[in-house]
Amino acid sequence: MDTENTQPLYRSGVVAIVGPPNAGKSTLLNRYLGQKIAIVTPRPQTTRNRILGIVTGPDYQIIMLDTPGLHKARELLNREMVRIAMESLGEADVVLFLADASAFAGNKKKLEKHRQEYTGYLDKVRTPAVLALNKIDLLRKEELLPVIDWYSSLHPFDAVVPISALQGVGTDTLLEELVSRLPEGPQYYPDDIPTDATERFIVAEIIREKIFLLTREEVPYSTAVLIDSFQEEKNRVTIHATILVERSSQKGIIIGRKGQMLVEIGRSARLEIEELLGCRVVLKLWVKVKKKWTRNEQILKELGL
Ligand SMILES: Nc1nc2c(ncn2[C@@H]2O[C@H](COP(=O)(O)OP(=O)(O)OP(=O)(O)O)[C@@H](O)[C@H]2O)c(=O)[nH]1
Repeated sequence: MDTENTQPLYRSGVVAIVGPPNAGKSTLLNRYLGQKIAIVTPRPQTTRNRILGIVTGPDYQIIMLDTPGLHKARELLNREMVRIAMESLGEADVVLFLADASAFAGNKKKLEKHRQEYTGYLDKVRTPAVLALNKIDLLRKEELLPVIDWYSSLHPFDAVVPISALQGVGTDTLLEELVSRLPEGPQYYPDDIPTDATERFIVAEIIREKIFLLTREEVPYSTAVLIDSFQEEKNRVTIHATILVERSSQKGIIIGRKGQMLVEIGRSARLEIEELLGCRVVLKLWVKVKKKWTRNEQILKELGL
């Protein structure tokens, strides 16, 4: 008997998630991974590096790239973020363009302002592209249709799927649409590896997320976290990390009155790191002023940018 035809087709490849800042790219990736790998905050441009998540199913493996939001970039750091996002386009088998359907719904004028910006990079896409319109939990049905129409006019998308990454609505359909456009290929990674990011990287990201959540305005954007040491002992991991800021006033904010802010950043980060690593964690944080680090190539390199 010919067994070859009875074997289900195994599909695998790279899906690059691109789109404007704050669309919910990291939330979607975490949902598919079933755990938090990419940090999520209510503020735009939190994701700086490219984060790779591996979603494995019975007959597919998607290597998902969560990229920094595409935006107009001025500083070297921001230019690097956009470059990373654009590079991902070139490596992708399928591009997933994710947009926030609730942003500017009912305001076509505001949407139009972004047309050139979006078509600028969508025109470079040579692979199948799927459009996902996120945050539909914030919209009424009648508000959604004009948004679908507007985004569909930007590019000949192969599929359009409204979703709520937060609530898990439409995300299974989206996954099916993505998988069906992947080429036939092998399983690249074992079943139980959700990411190629190191524990050190995720730990630094968790600390950065807490800074984003606890401080205001430009402070988190001027912050980077460097892991100085990561020492595993019997039932405990001791981590020393430095928080870089650009100005001494920012250092004051991160430390806070009587050190309260730094204690809170450390406490909330430690709890989450303990969950990630599954053991007790001692977290020691330092704050250091490094003027203009966002323009310093060496530091950006150290941060993997
Ligand atoms: N209501 C609602 N909020 C969502 C949904 N998906 C994401 N969010 C929220 O939107 C905000 C941004 O989500 P992220 O996942 O950090 O967005 P991102 O696209 O990775 O952001 P960047 O770091 O700027 O690239 C967070 O506050 C999320 O909780 C959704 O489906 N519904």
